[in-house]
Amino acid sequence: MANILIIDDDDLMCQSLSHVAKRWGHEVTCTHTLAAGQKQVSDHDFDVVFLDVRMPDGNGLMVLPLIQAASSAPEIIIMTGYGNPTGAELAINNGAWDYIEKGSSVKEITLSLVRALEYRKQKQNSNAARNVVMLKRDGIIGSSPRINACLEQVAQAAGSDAGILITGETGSGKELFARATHANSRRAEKPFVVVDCAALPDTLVESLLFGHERGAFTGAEQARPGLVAQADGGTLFLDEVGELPLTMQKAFLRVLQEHRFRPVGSQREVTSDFRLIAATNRNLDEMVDRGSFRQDLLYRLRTFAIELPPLRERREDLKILARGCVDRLCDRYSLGAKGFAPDFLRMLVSYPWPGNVRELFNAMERTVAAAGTEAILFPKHLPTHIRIHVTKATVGNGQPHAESPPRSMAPFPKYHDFRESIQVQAERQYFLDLLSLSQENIAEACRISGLSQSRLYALLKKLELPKNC
Ligand SMILES: Nc1ncnc2c1ncn2[C@@H]1O[C@H](COP(=O)(O)OP(=O)(O)OP(=O)(O)O)[C@@H](O)[C@H]1O
Repeated sequence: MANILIIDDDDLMCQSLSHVAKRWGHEVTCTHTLAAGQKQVSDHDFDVVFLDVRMPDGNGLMVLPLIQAASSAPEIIIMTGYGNPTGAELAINNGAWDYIEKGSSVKEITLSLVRALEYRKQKQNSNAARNVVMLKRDGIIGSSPRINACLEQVAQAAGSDAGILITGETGSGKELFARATHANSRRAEKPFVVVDCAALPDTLVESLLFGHERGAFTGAEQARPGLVAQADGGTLFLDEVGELPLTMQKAFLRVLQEHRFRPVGSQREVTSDFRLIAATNRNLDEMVDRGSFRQDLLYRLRTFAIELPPLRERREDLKILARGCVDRLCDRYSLGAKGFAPDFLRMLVSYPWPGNVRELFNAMERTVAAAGTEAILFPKHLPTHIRIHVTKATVGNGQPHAESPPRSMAPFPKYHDFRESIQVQAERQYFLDLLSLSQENIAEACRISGLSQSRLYALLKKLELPKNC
């Protein structure tokens, strides 16, 4: 039995597809908007998704990479009443399993579904597991289902030259995953060139990227190759791609399509055979809606999408990440090995880590320094702001501990319930602090937290915090 999701605003279509799939013994869920479909995919595992193209809240092809990036990485069958060859090509290029028109017979639809499920089974049994095992991890630590799904995507992406867009909050490992993709690709021996789009000075952006001829502008005393040329044969990593100015976005689109460009002040064009990986912590779809990012460029960048989960959504990796970092530091400073007290680990798990792995590593550096030669790490060794944050969250909005029943009288909670309640408390405290720090200015809160506005609103709603609390 497989789990099938149908994303289609046409109720009749949903019913008839459901009927076909249920006859084969599959579980079926239907949603009538792209937003609801995306939510289903992020909350539940699906084997196959039937995706309509023209939906009330947008074009289904735009969310295809996001659905593929879900941890269950479902096979996607595009359904449309308006078949056209370009749409079909785009869908297949983006990894859709099949593209079928709505008028197709039940037999055709069933055949596509059966084949997609057979392919998925084979893939799960062989490739995926083998690829992840064989992958050079290049320093990536973690074995949670979410990280394993991302590693599987790295393994798949490394075998092709398709453009990749890696999204995730600050410090979640976007550059690390980009380097791992390069290291596992046929380009591994060639350069990995990083372009930090947020740090490109407006006046020099073109010459830095495309190079310049001698005398092209004041101060250009020698001809210089740009970063795009330096990436020839290797990988060009566009970090913070959402910061690329609109004029450069247009120029870049052409370079991506043709792999040719003209250095500043030059008469002739130069070619560069690079593979592009881009990363951002911004919501590029929202930027497209606002007109600050080109939709055609986004299509190109997102042939393959990898969405890295924030650390607080994969807390099972915390111990191994902290362990790896502490061992490395003890080794570097010739300190003896250090153990973790149970309270220490509990505190790590209770903190929301808005700066993700980077913040965790910085905190471990300060912790090891504070512990010196002591053999066991206790909460007192952690940075003060982390201890204050967790302690405040644990006592719950300033309520004194005395209100809770004595420990021996309270029923001991199930581990899952305990973990969830601590997580919700910690998250609530994080957002209360965030709103107070940003003086309830949502744009500022988004900037500090690295969250998009829609995600921030969704989280405030989930935690039952008013937007103007
Ligand atoms: N899964 C992981 N295993 C080991 N180290 C990790 C992992 N994820 C992140 N790191 C480490 O955390 C730090 C930040 O990672 P990285 O620079 O890749 O994040 P980023 O998402 O690109 O951040 P930013 O958006 O701020 O540029 C680095 O030191 C990196 O090595």
